[in-house]
Amino acid sequence: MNTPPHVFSVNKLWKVFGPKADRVPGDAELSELDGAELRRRTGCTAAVRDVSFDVRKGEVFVVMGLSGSGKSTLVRCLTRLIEPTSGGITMDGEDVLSMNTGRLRELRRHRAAMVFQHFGLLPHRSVVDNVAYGLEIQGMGRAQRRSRAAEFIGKVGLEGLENRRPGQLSGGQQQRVGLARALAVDPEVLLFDEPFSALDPLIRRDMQEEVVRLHREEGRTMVFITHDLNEALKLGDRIALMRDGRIVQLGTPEEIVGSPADDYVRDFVRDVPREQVLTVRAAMRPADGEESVSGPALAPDTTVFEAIEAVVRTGETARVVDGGRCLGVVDHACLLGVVAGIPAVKEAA
Ligand SMILES: Nc1ncnc2c1ncn2[C@@H]1O[C@H](COP(=O)(O)OP(=O)(O)OP(=O)(O)O)[C@@H](O)[C@H]1O
Repeated sequence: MNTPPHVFSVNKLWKVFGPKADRVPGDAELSELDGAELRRRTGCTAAVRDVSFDVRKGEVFVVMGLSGSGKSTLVRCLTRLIEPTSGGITMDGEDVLSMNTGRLRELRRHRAAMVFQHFGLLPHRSVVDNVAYGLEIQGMGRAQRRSRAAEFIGKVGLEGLENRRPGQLSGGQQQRVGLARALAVDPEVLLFDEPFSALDPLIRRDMQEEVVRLHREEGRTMVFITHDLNEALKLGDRIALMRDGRIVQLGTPEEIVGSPADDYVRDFVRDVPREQVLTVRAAMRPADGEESVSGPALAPDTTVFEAIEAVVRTGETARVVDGGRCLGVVDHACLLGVVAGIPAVKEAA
């Protein structure tokens, strides 16, 4: 399978706050200091340290980490809401750091729209005018932008509330307005900065499902910041896990939970129900003789949780089948091994 093209490419990016920040990235000694020592020696904070990654077209790319790990700074650097200290950023191959003010404005208005935690709605405007706001600043006429806004209000499930003011809406509804406003400008990428962290758990779950649905329907590229591991695992095609300004691991939810890069990541994912994240591809063992021709067939991306059901129901070893080929099998022992955190035998095809 070909890797889809990159929307953003980030190369050795640094953002240092503080006096004479520029000298930190290039200085072999200063750039190696930990946060506290760097602050003591220079008064500077390195919010993003030597970070490189690509965001692929059509994926949900999650930036996850604890408070202060550098998530917001990193994502704000993508559209230069924060100016990076050093490194490179391209969007669709175009150098973001050399864009002039006009080009940058266009980038933020048309190509990469941001959805903020605190919604950023205009309190004196109705829902429809809030949703149309991005189109207004693009210069679209009133009738056209209102009809387009109505379309997106429908898309996020707010029909009937068009004429309310934001103050007359619940937090979840306000967040939907923010989402509709970002979608209405039809950006290539949506950037979400912890958009749901102020919402109560049930509404939060609704909104997460909304994002999954919109992503499934539209295939739009999304960059999503969160400090919530479950949210990251639910939404992310790939997750960049940040710690002290660095990316400590970048991978699929399955890679992060199944093969943590270090003790920090292992500790981070310790309480994740592994059977709901890991797939039979990670659990299978090589088929033994007749096993490859009988028993229930499962696709390689079936979760272990689902496979347990199939194996218990039929009482048979299940086959992992892709395009008619048996890649391996999973039995009680393999599946329980995942739940218990014991690695599978790796020789399966
Ligand atoms: N304008 C600033 N001046 C100085 N330091 C800053 C500035 N903005 C952020 N920082 C520092 O940079 C580091 C990373 O901050 P950032 O807001 O990017 O983290 P975060 O992971 O998004 O945190 P949170 O989840 O709490 O929003 C923190 O140590 C923070 O104190």
